[in-house]
Amino acid sequence: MAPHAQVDVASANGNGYSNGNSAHTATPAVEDLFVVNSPNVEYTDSEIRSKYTYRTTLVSQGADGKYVATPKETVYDFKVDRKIPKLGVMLVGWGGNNGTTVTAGIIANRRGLTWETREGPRAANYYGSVMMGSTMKLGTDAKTAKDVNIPFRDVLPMVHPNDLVIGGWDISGMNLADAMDRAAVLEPTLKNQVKKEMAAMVPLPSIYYPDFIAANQEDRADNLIAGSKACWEHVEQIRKDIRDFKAANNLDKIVVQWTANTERYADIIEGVNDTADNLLAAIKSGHEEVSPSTVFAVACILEGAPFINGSPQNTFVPGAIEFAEKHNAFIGGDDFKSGQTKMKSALVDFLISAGIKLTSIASYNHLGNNDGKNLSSQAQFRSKEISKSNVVDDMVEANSVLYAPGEHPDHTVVIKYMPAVGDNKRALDEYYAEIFMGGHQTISIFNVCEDSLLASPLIIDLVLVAEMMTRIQWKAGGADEYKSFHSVLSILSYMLKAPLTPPGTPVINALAKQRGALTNIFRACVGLEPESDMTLEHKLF
Ligand SMILES: NC(=O)c1ccc[n+]([C@@H]2O[C@H](COP(=O)([O-])OP(=O)(O)OC[C@H]3O[C@@H](n4cnc5c(N)ncnc54)[C@H](O)[C@@H]3O)[C@@H](O)[C@H]2O)c1
Ligand SMILES: O=P([O-])([O-])O[C@@H]1[C@@H](O)[C@H](O)[C@@H](O)[C@H](O)[C@@H]1O
Repeated sequence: MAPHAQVDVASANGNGYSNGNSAHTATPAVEDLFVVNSPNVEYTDSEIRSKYTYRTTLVSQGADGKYVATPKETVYDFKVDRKIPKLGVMLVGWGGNNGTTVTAGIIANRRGLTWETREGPRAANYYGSVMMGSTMKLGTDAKTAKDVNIPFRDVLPMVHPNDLVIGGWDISGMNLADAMDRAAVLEPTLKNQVKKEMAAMVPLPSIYYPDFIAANQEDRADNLIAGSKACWEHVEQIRKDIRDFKAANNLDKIVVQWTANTERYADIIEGVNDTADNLLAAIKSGHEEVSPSTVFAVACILEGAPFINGSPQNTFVPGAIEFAEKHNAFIGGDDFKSGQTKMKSALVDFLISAGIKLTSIASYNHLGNNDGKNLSSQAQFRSKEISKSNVVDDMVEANSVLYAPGEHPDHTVVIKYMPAVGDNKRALDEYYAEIFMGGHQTISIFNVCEDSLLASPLIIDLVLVAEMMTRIQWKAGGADEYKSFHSVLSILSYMLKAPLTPPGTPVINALAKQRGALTNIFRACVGLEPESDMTLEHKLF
């Protein structure tokens, strides 16, 4: 892989600007690694165009109750813009544990840093990122029939995280070097190497509506835009911040992510946030039920910057989703799926699809970071409890052999704030299941999830995939015009606990299905069939 341009992570004078002293080298074009040899795929200098036959099975039920399964084929035309943009990412909550950690991590990778630890030297990496740390099967070797696997990020022309220009907002005005110390996530031997760059980064002032986050966060709030409830001036200020950051860094695009504190849920109120028009009116009238994260969402939609919610609150009230649809703007969420829940979504899928009747899940965790401090407040915990609890629903409902309609395992989620453990969250889980002939299986797991080191690669993946989706268009049925995917980017669900999906569409939490969707949509964009594990070539000979 060709080395990447050293694009300085934004060194800020309060506005996240980079010193812009590096040229931007595009990632090697995708055909440098592979080219698809098919009459259905065309490469031009600017685009990859593919014709893809999507095969599904439609099921109907006859009067006799018997299912009738009818194969269905839909031919799609996909178009991928191959120009890799100079991409900025603006984090809301930039001065937090995740914000400082992901920023330091990108600097360390860009500079190829190594640092000493008690266990010996460590080198910068992107472990935990699906795009940067995992592979997908391209196909099988024509001669040996062995699988050929390629880095996930090479299937489409994606931005490289080393090239990201980072900025953002925080209600705390602490520079990122001091905030990195406050976060207590990274080794001093690493921090010392990035401290100078990060000391020059100061988050932009942000909006702060005290009622939406825990009162114990008030002592951080010293970097504020005036006003303690929603107003249109806040929308316009955030829009200006985005435009200024884009211009100052000569960016082609920006993606915005919420990695600020978990907010309480906003009440869904008819006439306030139930429609796009009502939401805009509510902001203009200063309605107290409009949260800071929803104000950021509206500003990003108006600026055409994809907005992703890494926290569990219901940022995307119905009015916000409708507003995004009206503007063909991308939104995604909710709540990074970093440790305990990611493991749960895989383990539950394994147990239930193995025909084992899971009857009880007890998920306890304690952590000592500021996120945990905020979550020690009931209203904010409730937001997280919802996102951590719903993750098994689809898998349970899909198995009518084990579960009667409406039947589901007992499931409890507990989060306790224990300052001593800092960011090194402890997740203790017990899975209890019925097995053959009245037996039981008990799985007990103790899982130390270093929260920010697990969440930071997800922040990167969410940025890379959201940006990639802005360069993919489709048409079908002989339509003349190409169009973008639906505004709600459900393709991001692998990275999120409570996947936001287009209204009326199903929520999939099974981790393998989520990864399969991401993999196979990207494969379809270069005319490749979905990954199949049938390996008939190894069975039929
Ligand atoms: N593994 C993980 O770390 C993980 C996983 C899933 C979700 N999350 C969510 O990600 C978010 C960030 O996690 P963290 O550990 O970095 O938390 P953190 O408390 O360290 O950082 C949050 C930052 O947001 C800032 N902030 C609060 N309100 C703001 C506003 N209105 N505008 C701008 N900044 C604001 C705070 O000052 C703080 O610096 C939390 O909501 C958390 O629940 C984290
Ligand atoms: O992603 P995950 O490890 O299941 O969930 C985590 C919770 O267990 C933790 O209490 C919270 O602080 C993090 O924000 C994150 O949401």
